[in-house]
Amino acid sequence: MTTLAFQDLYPDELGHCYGCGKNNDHGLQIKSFWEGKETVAHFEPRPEHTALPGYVYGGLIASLIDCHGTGSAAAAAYKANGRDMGSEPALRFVTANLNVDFLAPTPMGETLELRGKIKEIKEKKVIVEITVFAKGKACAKGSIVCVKMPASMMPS
Ligand SMILES: CCCCCCCCCCCCCCCC(=O)SCCNC(=O)CCNC(=O)[C@H](O)C(C)(C)COP(=O)(O)OP(=O)(O)OC[C@H]1O[C@@H](n2cnc3c(N)ncnc32)[C@H](O)[C@@H]1OP(=O)(O)O
Repeated sequence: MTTLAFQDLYPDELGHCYGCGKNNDHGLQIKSFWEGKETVAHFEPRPEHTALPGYVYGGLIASLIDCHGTGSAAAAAYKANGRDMGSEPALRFVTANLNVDFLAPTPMGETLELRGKIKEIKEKKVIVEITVFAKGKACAKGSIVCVKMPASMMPS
């Protein structure tokens, strides 16, 4: 049985996000999964994601943290409610706040691993902490405050 990524369960009309939209051919299409109590995603930066030669652009790292974070928040909210992800009514989260510490230069040519921990979960707000590893070394740490998506943001 294949396990679907959190983002594969987003409805088509919410699949256009640059970081995680399954329908965005030019996007990053990040895929997140549960691994025990943590969430995990992997991403291999492409040449256009370069900062200085040999090193990954920090904005890309922030984008990965952003979308792994909002996906983790939605998955955690479903889990806390004892529901299958994707079931109705939908639990959707957007980014309210994102903080990233760049701990060490992130080398190109490596698959990055993002590991998320759910730090706080409330009905309307989820806080996720994410560490980004390259070759087993922590290169960045992010904290993301995710808040339920306002109805006004839902595409009509
Ligand atoms: C399978 C099915 C799943 C479906 C899954 C669909 C996925 C669906 C998304 C797909 C796409 C992905 C998305 C990618 C991530 C973006 O890129 S999202 C785009 C960037 N984000 C935005 O555009 C959001 C713009 N901002 C807003 O709309 C509103 O300010 C917000 C964030 C919704 C907050 O609304 P608000 O009315 O101010 O919230 P409010 O009720 O006052 O606060 C709620 C809680 O959040 C806290 N809070 C609010 N703002 C902040 C802040 N800036 N800093 C810290 N804390 C804050 C409040 O303190 C409060 O905390 P508590 O008191 O409860 O502890």
